[in-house]
Amino acid sequence: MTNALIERLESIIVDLPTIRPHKLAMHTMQKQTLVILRVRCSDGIEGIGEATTIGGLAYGNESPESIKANLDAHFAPLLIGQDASNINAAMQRLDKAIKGNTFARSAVETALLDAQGKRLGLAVSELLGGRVRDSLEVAWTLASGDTARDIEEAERMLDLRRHRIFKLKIGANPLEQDLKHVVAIKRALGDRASVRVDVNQYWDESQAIRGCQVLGENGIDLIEQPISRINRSGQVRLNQRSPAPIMADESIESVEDAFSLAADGAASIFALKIAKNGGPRAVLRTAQIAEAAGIALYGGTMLEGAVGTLASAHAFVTLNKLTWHTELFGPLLLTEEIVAEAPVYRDFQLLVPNAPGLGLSLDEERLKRFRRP
Ligand SMILES: O=C(O)C[C@H]1C=CC(=O)O1
Ligand SMILES: [Mn+2]
Repeated sequence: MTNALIERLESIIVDLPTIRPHKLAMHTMQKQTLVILRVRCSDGIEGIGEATTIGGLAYGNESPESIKANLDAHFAPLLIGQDASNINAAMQRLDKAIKGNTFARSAVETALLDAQGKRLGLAVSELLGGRVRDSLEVAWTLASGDTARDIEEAERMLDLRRHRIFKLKIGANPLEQDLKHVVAIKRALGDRASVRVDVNQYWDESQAIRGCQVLGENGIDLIEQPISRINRSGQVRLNQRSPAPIMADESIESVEDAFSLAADGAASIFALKIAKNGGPRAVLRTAQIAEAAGIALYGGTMLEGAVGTLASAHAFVTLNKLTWHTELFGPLLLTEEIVAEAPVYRDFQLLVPNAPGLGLSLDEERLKRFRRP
């Protein structure tokens, strides 16, 4: 058999409307911007990947525009002509020449896995060693910015049997106002839902001491990234002190970060994100570090569209335990899709396709309509 070679990479920026503004502490999303990567191979197979962040450079070190520029100028020349079937060799070649850039790296790893899956007739989850479940429970983020509206939205999600785990985005408002907002939502939903918060690093340690105490006493199940990723000793102290478990999100920008957080005892839960680790295989290395350290797992998102969401899902269905479930709802925040098969959500779960590769294909018409020229 002659090996399939990587022939061409095409990165495409796509702007998609959202169902409503999505308010995070650092940015209010009025739309979502995806970077879609197409990797053409000499056997005619195309792999698809996605690198998506939130709010330009408001969230992470890579923006859609920088991801595209770096894929085009630095990743593509290293990959063209390489064996498309040897994902280890291709990714190690990138490791040698490129530092960081985990979002762009994740798009490449995803596209190579998708292509290889299509080539071998196997789902990406099978290439990753085999799935142990076919679906994943999915949380929803309440982030309209208004307490009554958030409660209505949660009630609707419960009625539809779409979500029964809710993550509230806080941190931008004064502490007492945010605490009131969260406690009101938890009171309204009671035991019908798990309520969690994501502070996106917006508290200092003094605020976090009070915030974690009040939220823990009021039935909030999990507190995500309460303080800055830079304040490691503060994270360790909070992790020991908070009555509700602390989850690391922004603190993890690489597999190595995950190891050092685990070694320091800085969180009892890790948010797994393919974009922050460098792909579906890379995120499983972070999961293994967590498992070895007794740290619980949560399947996180950068609010990717269908491609990135299913790439994450294929990795997460291979895990032994996903104690805190997932937040793979990105496609549900978008009013438009660029894939032919929209991901299926049913009975609080995302169903993970078992078709070759990621299990989806691009809708060329829609891609044409929403891509930047
Ligand atoms: O977790 C984040 O910080 C980013 C993201 C994930 C869900 C959501 O609403 O925002
Ligand atoms: Mn987060």
